[in-house]
Amino acid sequence: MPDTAPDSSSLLESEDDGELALPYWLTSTKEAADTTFLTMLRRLPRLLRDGWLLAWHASRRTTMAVLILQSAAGLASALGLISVVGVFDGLLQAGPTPERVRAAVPSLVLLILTLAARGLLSSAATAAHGRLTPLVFEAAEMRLLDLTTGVDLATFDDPEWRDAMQRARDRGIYAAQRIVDFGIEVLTNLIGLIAAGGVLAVLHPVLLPMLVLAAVPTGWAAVRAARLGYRMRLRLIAVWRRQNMLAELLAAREPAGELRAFTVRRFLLAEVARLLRISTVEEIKVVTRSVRSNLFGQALSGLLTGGAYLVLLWLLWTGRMELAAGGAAAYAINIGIGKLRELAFSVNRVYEQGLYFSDFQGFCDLSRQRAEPSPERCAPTRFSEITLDSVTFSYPDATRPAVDDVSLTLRRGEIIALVGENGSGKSTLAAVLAGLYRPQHGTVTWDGVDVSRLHPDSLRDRVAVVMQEPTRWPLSARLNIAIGRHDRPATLEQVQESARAGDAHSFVMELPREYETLLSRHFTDGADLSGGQWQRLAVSRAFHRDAPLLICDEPTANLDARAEHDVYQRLRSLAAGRSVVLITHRMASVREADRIYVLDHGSVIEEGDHDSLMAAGGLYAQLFTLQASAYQSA
Ligand SMILES: Nc1ncnc2c1ncn2[C@@H]1O[C@H](COP(=O)(O)OP(=O)(O)OP(=O)(O)O)[C@@H](O)[C@H]1O
Repeated sequence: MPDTAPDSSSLLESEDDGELALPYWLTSTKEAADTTFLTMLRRLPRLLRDGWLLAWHASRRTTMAVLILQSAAGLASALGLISVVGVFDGLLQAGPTPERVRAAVPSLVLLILTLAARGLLSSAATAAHGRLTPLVFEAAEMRLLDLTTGVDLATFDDPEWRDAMQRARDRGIYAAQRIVDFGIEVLTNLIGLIAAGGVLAVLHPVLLPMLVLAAVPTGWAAVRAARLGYRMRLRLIAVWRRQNMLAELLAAREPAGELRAFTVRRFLLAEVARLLRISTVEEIKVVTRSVRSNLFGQALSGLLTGGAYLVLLWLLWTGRMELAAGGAAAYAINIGIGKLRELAFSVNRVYEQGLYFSDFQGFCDLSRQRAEPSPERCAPTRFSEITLDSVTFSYPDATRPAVDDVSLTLRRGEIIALVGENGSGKSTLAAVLAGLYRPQHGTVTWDGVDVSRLHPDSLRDRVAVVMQEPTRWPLSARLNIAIGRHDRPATLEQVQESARAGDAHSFVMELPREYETLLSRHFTDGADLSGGQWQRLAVSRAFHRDAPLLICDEPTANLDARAEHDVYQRLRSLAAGRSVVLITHRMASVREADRIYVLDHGSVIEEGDHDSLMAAGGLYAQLFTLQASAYQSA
């Protein structure tokens, strides 16, 4: 049957209402987009300062070089302008022509020298600027990644923070880099403008306000265009995210099979096309409005520039200004208007990038607030007992706790099992035990010490986790295991030993380059593994970590029966002297656990060993009997 192309509206468009409306958490950003021209001017010094601080942090030497060279180049142009005035002055004074030319020569020589100096300084400044730009990008990217990985795990479940991260990543880093670039432009144009303005003010004070007036409409139009663009991006961010996610899924290897099996290709293509259309229509609308305001601004600026020249003519006509000064003033007006316009554009660019840069800064501030506390004290190398006392943990925005008032104890060398139906809170409880989530109520103690008083890294150093969906690192098979203890160099023999423990050795040896095979199809020579093989690799990684607490969150979900049996045999031998927390839906695997905790809606509803729980005839006995009878009847 061919792919059918049903109207995607049937399933997906129900979410459309208000697709372009701003979500509530974007209101602060909306405020930024609503700022007026004056507010923008007020914000400018802070934006420039923060941009320069980032550059300073990236490289002091290069920042200093850019600042000094740009200022010197700007001063050279200012000197050039003043020397042009001198040339006019000389040429237009009364007297015979040779006299006048002679009078103009010193200023002409100065003009040539300043032009040469400006050329040299500008080239040097461009070179320094070229060095600074990638350095700022590097510093901004590293700052973002450092803060992103430094927040506590629960923050990743907070949609507000995730969206802030997306905005910071999407344009914030780029904006951080650009704000420095445009800051340099502002500096250069400002120096040029001060020179032109200074000359004009000396020639006749009335010319200066005329000059400023002429540039205002262009500046206004540029700011308006920036605001329109920013607000559009703000409105479209949710649409873009959905479109990107779908586009990535359509182009990725993993869902390619399911995409075809369910013949959803055309259905999803229609949804991507619908989202693209929304953003295209919006973008065209905004471009039209921006062009209209630009046209208006340019026309008005043109009129006001004409007005400035008329004032100049009037000054000459009424004898309020000498002819020589008039020539110089006309030249200075021309230069000044150009500089003012460029300044308006560069200020506007700073403002425009400033809007995105504030996303970057906002995310950095937010992440600093959410950074994990890091007390000095280290966790004990080998603990005797971990205790959870009335622990409650809720995910951000969740209406009910995922772990609700749970108390349990885990001693060294014990295997405890967490069982329960989907969503009962097993993985969350295991993550609390591993110190990955900090409970809102109750305490987790290691040998009587509250974990909130221990350095989180030292705690995690004592824990090895096999996640439900282990990370498929795009590294070699060897590194995929050795990364479990990346801080301790491991020989190939040691890695192989861990691989044998996790039952991964035999299939790794069958890979094209054995342990050196890159495990990612995205690279040439890369290989991919099956779900079960990845899981065995994850078990090997956990064995390699060699930690006193091993948490296995459904380590055998993708394993075949023989591999599962082998892994549990090894787990038991490994448990000697270590503690194991086992989460599984395969009831047969938990029979031999020292204690079994049965969870329901985040609470422990039963606890004990297999025999006592079976005798109690509760949920555990029901689940166990159900599975056992399924096997018997199979
Ligand atoms: N990252 C998250 N953000 C918000 N809620 C979450 C998150 N992870 C889990 N939950 C919710 O917390 C509850 C407990 O989930 P948890 O994954 O701990 O259950 P589980 O018993 O391990 O489930 P399963 O057997 O399906 O793996 C569920 O209601 C789930 O929807």
